[in-house]
Amino acid sequence: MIKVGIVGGTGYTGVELLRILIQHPEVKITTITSRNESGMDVAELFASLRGHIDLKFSDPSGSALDQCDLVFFATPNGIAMQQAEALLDAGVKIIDLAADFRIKDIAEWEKWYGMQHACPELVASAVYGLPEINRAEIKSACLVANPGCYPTAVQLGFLPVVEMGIVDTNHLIADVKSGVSGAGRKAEVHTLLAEASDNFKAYGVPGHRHHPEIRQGLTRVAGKPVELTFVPHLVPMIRGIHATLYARLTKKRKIDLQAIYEERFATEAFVDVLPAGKHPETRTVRGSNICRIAVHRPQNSDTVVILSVTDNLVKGAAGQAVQNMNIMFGFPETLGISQIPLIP
Ligand SMILES: NC(=O)C1=CN([C@@H]2O[C@H](COP(=O)(O)OP(=O)(O)OC[C@H]3O[C@@H](n4cnc5c(N)ncnc54)[C@H](OP(=O)(O)O)[C@@H]3O)[C@@H](O)[C@H]2O)C=CC1
Ligand SMILES: CC(=O)N[C@@H](CCC(=O)OP(=O)(O)O)C(=O)O
Repeated sequence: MIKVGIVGGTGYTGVELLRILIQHPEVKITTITSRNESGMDVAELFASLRGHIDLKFSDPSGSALDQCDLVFFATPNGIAMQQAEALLDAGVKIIDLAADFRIKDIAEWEKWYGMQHACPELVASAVYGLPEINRAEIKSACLVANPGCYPTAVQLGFLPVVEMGIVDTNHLIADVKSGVSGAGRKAEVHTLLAEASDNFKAYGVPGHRHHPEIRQGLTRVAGKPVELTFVPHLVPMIRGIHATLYARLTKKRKIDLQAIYEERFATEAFVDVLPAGKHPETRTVRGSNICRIAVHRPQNSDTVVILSVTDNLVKGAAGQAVQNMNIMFGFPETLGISQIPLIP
C-alpha cells in the first residue's frame, strides 16, 4: 500500500484521479489539495464520491506532501516545477499531469509556456510517461511527465507506421477534435454552454503547445526529425479526443497495415485495434483508459488514414497517470484502471 497525494484535487483531472484511486487496492490517498476549497469535505464538492472518501481538501502550502510515496500534480502548467526538487529530495516520486517536464528543449518549453523554467536540470532526468513507448524507463523513474491529451492520441495512432519507417515523416498531418473538459474546470468564456455547444471550431492553427511535444515524441520513435501539421478543434461534447491522422507511404507497396497495427499493439492492454474497415467512436472509450484505433488505406492509394480515440481525462490524463504509477511501483499495469467504457 502506498501513500498518495494529489495537488489540484478540484480540477477535472484531479477528481478523475480520485475516482480511479479510491478503488485502487494498493493506494491510500492521504492528501488532496485545493486553495479555494481548503477545509471542505471532498464528498461535499463531488457528491458522486459520497460514501467512498473521508478526506477534506487542504491548502497545498500546509499539506504534508513530503510524507507521501507519490504525489500527482493535477495543476496548471508551472506549478509542479516549483516543488519538484524538494519532494524528490524527500524521497517522494512525482507524476506531473501538466507540461512542466514534457519538453526536453528548455528554450522551446519557455517559448510555448511563456515562463522561465524553475528547474531545468530536472527536465533531463524526467521520463515521458507514454508506456507503450517508454515502459522500461518509466519503471525506474522518480519523476514522470504525463503526456498531454492530444499528444497521447496522436502518438499512439502514428506509432506503428513511424516506428517501421514506412511513411514520409516530413509530412504527417494530425486533425484532432477535443471535448470541452480538455480545457479544464476553471471558468472561461469559450467553454460556456452558449459558446461551446451547437458549435464547432478549429483553434491554434498557427501554433499549439502540443505541437513540439508530439514532434519530440515521434522524432524519437523515427530516429530522425519529424515534421507535422497539427490542427486542434473544440467539439460540443464533454469528454473525448478524436484524432484523424494522415501519412503517405514512402513506396507504393503491398502492405498489410491491419496486421502491422494488430501486431504492434497485441500485448498492449490499453490499445485496441478495431477490425479492418471500422471507425472508432469517442463514446466507446468514455470513462476508460483505452485508446481505440482503426487504420485505413482509402482507394488503396498511398495515403494511410489512422483514426485514434481516447477519453482525454483517462488515457489522456488521469488513467495514464495511474498506469505510470503502476509501472513505477511494480504493480500489475492494469491494476485499478480496467473500467469498461460507459454505454451509451
Ligand atoms: N483536462 C484535460 O483533459 C487534461 C488536462 N491536462 C493537464 O492537467 C492539468 C490539470 O488540468 P485540469 O484538471 O483540466 O485543470 P483544472 O483547471 O480543472 O484544475 C486545476 C486544479 O489545480 C488547482 N490549482 C490551480 N492553481 C494552483 C496553484 N497555483 N497551486 C496549487 N494548485 C492549483 C485548482 O484548485 P485551486 O485553485 O482551488 O487550488 C484545481 O484543483 C493541467 O496542467 C492540464 O493542462 C492534461 C491532460 C488532459
Ligand atoms: C480543449 C482544450 O482547450 N484543450 C487544451 C489542451 C488540453 C490539455 O489538457 O493540455 P495538456 O494535455 O497539455 O495539459 C488546449 O488546447 O489548450
